[in-house]
Amino acid sequence: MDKIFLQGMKFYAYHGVFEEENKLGQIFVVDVQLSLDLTEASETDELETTVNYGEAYHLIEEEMKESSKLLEHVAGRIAKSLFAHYNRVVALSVRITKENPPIAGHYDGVGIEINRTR
Ligand SMILES: Nc1nc2c(c(=O)[nH]1)N=C([C@H](O)[C@@H](O)CO)CN2
Repeated sequence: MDKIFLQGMKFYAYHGVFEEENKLGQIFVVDVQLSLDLTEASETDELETTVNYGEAYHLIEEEMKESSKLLEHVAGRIAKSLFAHYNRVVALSVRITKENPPIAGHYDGVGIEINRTR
C-alpha cells in the first residue's frame, strides 16, 4: 500500500498523568503514516486526488492542543480526526514520543504507537 508520512512533528503540549506535566508541559514528537492508494495522484498530478499533508498537519496540531492524560488517548483522537477528514485513508499509524518525561534514567524517548484500519 502507498503511504504519506508526516515525520518528526514537534509540539509543545500538556499531556500526562502527572500534575507537573499538565502544568509545565513538554515537547512531544509525533510521527504519522497514512496508507492510501496514490495511483491517481501519481497519474494526474492533482492535489485533490490525494491527501494534502499540509492540511493533515493542522488537523494533528489541533488535537495536540487538547490535553489528555495518556498518549494513547491523544493518538486515538488524531486517528479519528484523520479518518473523519480523509475517506481515501484506509489505515494509519500514529506514534508519539516524549523525549524528556519525568522518569529518571538515560534514554532517547518513551512513547506509544497505534495502528488502525478503517
Ligand atoms: N502507556 C503509557 N504509560 C504512561 C503514560 C502514557 O501516556 N502511556 N504516561 C505516563 C506519564 O505521563 C509519563 O509521562 C511520566 O511517567 C506514565 N506512563
